[in-house]
Amino acid sequence: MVPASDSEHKPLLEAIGLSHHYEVRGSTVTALDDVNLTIREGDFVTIVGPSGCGKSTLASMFAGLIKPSRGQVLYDGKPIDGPSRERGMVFQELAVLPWRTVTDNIAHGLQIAGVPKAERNRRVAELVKLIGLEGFESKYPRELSGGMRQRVAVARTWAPEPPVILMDEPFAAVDAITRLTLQEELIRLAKTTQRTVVFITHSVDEAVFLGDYVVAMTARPGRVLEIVPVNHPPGQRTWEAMATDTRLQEIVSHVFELVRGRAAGTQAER
Ligand SMILES: Nc1ncnc2c1ncn2[C@@H]1O[C@H](COP(=O)(O)OP(=O)(O)OP(=O)(O)O)[C@@H](O)[C@H]1O
Repeated sequence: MVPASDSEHKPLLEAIGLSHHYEVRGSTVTALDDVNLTIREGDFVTIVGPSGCGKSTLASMFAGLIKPSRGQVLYDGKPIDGPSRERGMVFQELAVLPWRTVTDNIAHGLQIAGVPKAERNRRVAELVKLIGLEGFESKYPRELSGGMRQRVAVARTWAPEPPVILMDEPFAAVDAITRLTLQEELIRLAKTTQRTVVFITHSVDEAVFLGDYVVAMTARPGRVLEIVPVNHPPGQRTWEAMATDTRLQEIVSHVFELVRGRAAGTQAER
């Protein structure tokens, strides 16, 4: 099995010999083929690969939304057999309730979980501050920019404090400048709250900027090609560092070559 990190922390998510096939109008599409991966508690792991390599399929399996055709997917050593509050998911498409204010959107999962009002208010206020939405608490999603709405979606998933947060290209639809701000906020949020984050992206820059470890995948059928440690302190992750730090730039080039090289080879074989 390939561990994403070499830390002492316990494995939280594990994919063991994971394969997945979709049946489409009588033909079989192999999305994932023999994926082995261990994600440890507290890691921020980014998964990058060419379009269609099965990244969303893998995230959906960790979320318990799809069952593997072959192999196993474990949470805390036990097979995942469906969605759970232990694993929250943020999707690319906006997941906010238009008829609820910012505060009520963030509090929604807490209400469902029966968290008492005082505790709910405390957690919502803390998150509003962490994601920079102070002053917008009583606004409705239609009164917010796209970036703000996506912040609300992130905070909604974060609020019930799931140990694992799965994020499937959550910033793909926002403009480049807003994306930078959201990425910086996400790093802060993840480290402040000490969550385990699995972040899917097809952007190599984003994967290296955010991840403690970058999982590079081959083109479809997706396999783990290499796990690249970034080893850059979260407090020093800024876009200035990305632009000037030669070691980070070398990592970006390496991951880019991995993803592109394999992608080109596999495309040619098809
Ligand atoms: N529900 C489905 N039915 C049939 N085929 C599917 C289904 N979902 C995904 N696929 C196929 O499985 C492969 C992997 O899809 P998946 O969405 O997991 O990849 P991805 O790496 O997340 O892609 P992208 O980066 O473009 O979002 C693709 O070829 C896709 O067309």
